[in-house]
Amino acid sequence: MLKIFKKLKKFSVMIAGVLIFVLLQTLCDLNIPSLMADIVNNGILKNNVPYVISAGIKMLIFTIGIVVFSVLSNLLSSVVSAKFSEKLRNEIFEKVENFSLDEFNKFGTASLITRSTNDVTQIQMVVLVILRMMVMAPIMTLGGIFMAIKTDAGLSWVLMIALPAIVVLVLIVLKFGGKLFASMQVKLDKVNLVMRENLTGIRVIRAFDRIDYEKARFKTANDDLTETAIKANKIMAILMPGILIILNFTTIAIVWFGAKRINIGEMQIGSLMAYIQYASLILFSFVMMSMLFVMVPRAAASAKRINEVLETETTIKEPLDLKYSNDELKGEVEFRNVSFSYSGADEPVLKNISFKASKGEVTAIIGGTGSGKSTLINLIPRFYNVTEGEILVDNVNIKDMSQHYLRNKIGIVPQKAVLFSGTIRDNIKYGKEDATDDEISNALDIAEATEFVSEMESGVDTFIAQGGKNVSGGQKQRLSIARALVRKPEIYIFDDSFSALDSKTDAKVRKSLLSVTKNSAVIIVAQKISSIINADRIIVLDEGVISGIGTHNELMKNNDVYREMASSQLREE
Ligand SMILES: Nc1ncnc2c1ncn2[C@@H]1O[C@H](COP(=O)(O)OP(=O)(O)OP(=O)(O)O)[C@@H](O)[C@H]1O
Repeated sequence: MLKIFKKLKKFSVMIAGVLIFVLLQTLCDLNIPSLMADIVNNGILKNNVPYVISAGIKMLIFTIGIVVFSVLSNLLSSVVSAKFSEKLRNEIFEKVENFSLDEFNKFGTASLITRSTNDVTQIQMVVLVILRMMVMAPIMTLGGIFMAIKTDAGLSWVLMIALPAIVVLVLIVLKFGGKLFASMQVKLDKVNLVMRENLTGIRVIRAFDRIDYEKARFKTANDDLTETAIKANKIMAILMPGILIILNFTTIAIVWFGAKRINIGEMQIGSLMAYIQYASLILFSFVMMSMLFVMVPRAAASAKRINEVLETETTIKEPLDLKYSNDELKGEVEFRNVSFSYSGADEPVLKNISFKASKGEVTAIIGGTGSGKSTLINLIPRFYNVTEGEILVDNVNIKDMSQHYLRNKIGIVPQKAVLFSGTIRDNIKYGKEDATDDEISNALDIAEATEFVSEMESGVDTFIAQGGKNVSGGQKQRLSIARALVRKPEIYIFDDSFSALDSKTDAKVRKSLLSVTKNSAVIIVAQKISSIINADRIIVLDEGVISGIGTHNELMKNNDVYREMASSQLREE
């Protein structure tokens, strides 16, 4: 948690302001009981009205001080804690943006969301409480003890019994409650995970009539969190009544023994009243501290989880010595003896892959499911680092290029079309921020999307719902093709991107694509041989190994895997 708190340095001026205001408020607080004792002892008991009025005015000034300083300290501490949590959220977001897919897989989406929301809130709350209590509680305790002894040293033994009793109570609560509060964060992660899966998979859940099963799964996770929260709060529930009992017994003892001292003339009535107030101040500052002790373990767990994200070294690093490609060579991808394993996996998914995809050529990658096609093309934009070998784009190793420079060269159409909430225009502009209307309509034309877009209510300004829910699968795919086209990249990557199109549209899109991709390298992942039959080069992947490279005719002659695929697919068709 200290590591996280170091980030508070930026707010040191405001923090100093909070501490000063809290200090002033506490000093005002500590003066009220002695002023009251003074009014009773020297004003009321002696029938001295002018004294009551002058001491009363002093008391009023201190009270106004309490109000003003507490408003200022609360305001400033709220600003500091809110700004601090904003800073943390920003840092997490920036870090996560730079994560490679490996790091995403390591944390999981649900956990990353909990970490950047709820965990940050825990830290925000603890910072707020610490800022207010850090100065107030110790000064109130020490100042209270000092003033109480000053008021009447003879009753100090009552406090000497009450204080250790409170400390023991707080320690017991901490011992049993601390761990429970910390474990609540992990359980909250689980609830978020189930909730997220349910929200994204709601159609499948309904189609397979798994609502009851999912309800039970959510109930288990939710009950687990609730039970822990109840257990933790049950323990917390002992704290308040426990402290009140100790406080009440302390008051009884002060009144009982104080009365005796008043009887023998060793104490005055006003002092007894002040003593009771000081005892309350001291005990309540202990309550404040104990609240803090309960919050700290949970916040410490959150801080650890946030630090895990912030301290994760991303495996995709920017090179120190950036290299750029030669202008004449734009549009070439070369794999040299590339092997790749997912982190934690025993077996490599790709083994010793070598091929070249050149400008103006279509390179198709074909193979059975799970043969490593998507993995292979995910390596080109450097979503993952290769385990062995190297990938060259325009004759430069992609590890030596900046990610921005590399990815600007690539227009990728993923297997699962992803659209963002916003208009169709916004979504196409994702490919090129400053795309003109002409460029957008041209891209839509080539992707065979113009017709359905113009039939929509507001054309290119039609709003796409979150996740592209208000367009069909084929429409989504065409929009995501248009988004890649508008970039006019050097390298096009189509990962099974025509699967949701009917064969007529598929053929039309492919034909129009030829006109715009002639100065680029085109890499197409496909399942169907019929769709890549005319490719300049077909790479046959078989369990992560290249089993053959050639044109359709060449492979039909000399590659068994390809021939087998072709004969079964073409027979079916
Ligand atoms: N993130 C991941 N972590 C670990 N293993 C993975 C991951 N993604 C894919 N794999 C494994 O890598 C292998 C190749 O997967 P890949 O998605 O590249 O195949 P594919 O040929 O594109 O399949 P499909 O045609 O079904 O999309 C599979 O065995 C898969 O289980």
